[in-house]
Amino acid sequence: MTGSGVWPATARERPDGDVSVGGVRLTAVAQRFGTPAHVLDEEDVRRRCRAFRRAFPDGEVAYAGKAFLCRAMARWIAEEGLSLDVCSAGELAVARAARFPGERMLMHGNAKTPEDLRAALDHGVDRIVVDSFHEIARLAALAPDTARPRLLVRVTPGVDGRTHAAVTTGTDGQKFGLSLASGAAAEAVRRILAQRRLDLVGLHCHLGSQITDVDAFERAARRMVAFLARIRDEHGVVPPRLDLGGGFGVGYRDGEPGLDPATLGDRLRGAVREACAGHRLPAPLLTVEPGRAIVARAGVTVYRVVSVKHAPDGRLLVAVDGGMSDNPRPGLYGARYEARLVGRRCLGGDRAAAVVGRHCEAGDVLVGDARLPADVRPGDLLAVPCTGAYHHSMASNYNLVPRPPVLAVRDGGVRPLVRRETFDDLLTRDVG
Ligand SMILES: Cc1ncc(COP(=O)(O)O)c(C=O)c1O
Ligand SMILES: N[C@@H](CCCC[NH3+])C(=O)O
Repeated sequence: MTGSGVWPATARERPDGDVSVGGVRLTAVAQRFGTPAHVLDEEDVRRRCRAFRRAFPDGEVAYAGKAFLCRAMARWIAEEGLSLDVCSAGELAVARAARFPGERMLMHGNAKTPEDLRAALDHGVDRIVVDSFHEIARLAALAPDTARPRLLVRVTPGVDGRTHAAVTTGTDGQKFGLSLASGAAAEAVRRILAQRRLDLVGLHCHLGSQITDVDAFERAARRMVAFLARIRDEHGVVPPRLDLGGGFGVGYRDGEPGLDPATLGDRLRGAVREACAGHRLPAPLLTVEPGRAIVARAGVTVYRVVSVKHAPDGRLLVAVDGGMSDNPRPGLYGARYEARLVGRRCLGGDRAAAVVGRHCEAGDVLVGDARLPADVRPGDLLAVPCTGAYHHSMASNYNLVPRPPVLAVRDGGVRPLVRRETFDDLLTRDVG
């Protein structure tokens, strides 16, 4: 397990079949906090922050809070010297509650509401990434007399990152960004430069999520630099910032490819440097926005087995006490995971098994092709690794199941970051 790509950095297998993370046994977590539970390895998060900072030594690394955000996470990010990308007034409220510095924040969103924009302006968010002509007009109207909002234009560069269609955002015809090919991005630049109340500080692009093809990021970088050169030629100004977004893929199962931050940093910085030299442009201040690559592998979800059935094809159907409400990714993207027994040794051989959830849908399958001990039984604990990103942040209350807690582990201690929801939580919002 140590050194395996999908478990947190501090995960260790114990001789008795238990697994510890951050020096804390998962059986002890389950006993004290119940199941399902999301366990987050603080050390793993911090190490990945540092790896990204080393990979972009003269650039900015902005953690994408949509992957997972709570006050503690915002504090870790701040302490590690990263910036923060928020995409709603809600994420901004959490960042503010953690006293995350406004000058290291940027706001995204294809449909930021006036409330989102006002919150960003009121709270000194350093940059807003503009995603439509309407937003430019709205910001010009909202801008205070005292400070010009600093804007990036989100450009759709026409580069396909070859990932799942639902998270592909670098090509024309999807909802994000302003197209380079159609001239919409150039028109957005013109409109912002024509507004004395607004300050164009750079360009942004984001190809999508869970991308493992570095060439695609390099192609996008070259197109963005060429666009900076066109802006210079047309307007005589060079916006100083270039934000190449996030989307850096991770392996969810042992042996699957993921992007190494050092290689990514070398190649992206090299592509930008060469393209700038070719266009005789000064090097821009580079930003990248990793979300998943920072927090995915820090997370492990612990479930308890509720029942076991035998399918006609010989597979075990192992039902657990969570499911698509704490992990919607298999249903949404066909995402595939590993699962393992924790807390006792496997006595006989293993069997093909599907780990299925508790929800009222046949498609609620967490791991369709697991291998589990032939004697797996109710009461056993299963752990699913690589669940730190887009799990708790995308969790729902389907079937009115309360959302699980997020528990930070470090140096042998465990600390709740987000408590488990209760039936009272569900009932207090039901005001009819
Ligand atoms: C603008 C923007 N930046 C960064 C991210 C983070 O993506 P990931 O978690 O794949 O790194 C996203 C989500 O895809 C995004 O929309
Ligand atoms: N929710 C997606 C990623 C979306 C990225 C947000 N822009 C996933 O789990 O893969």
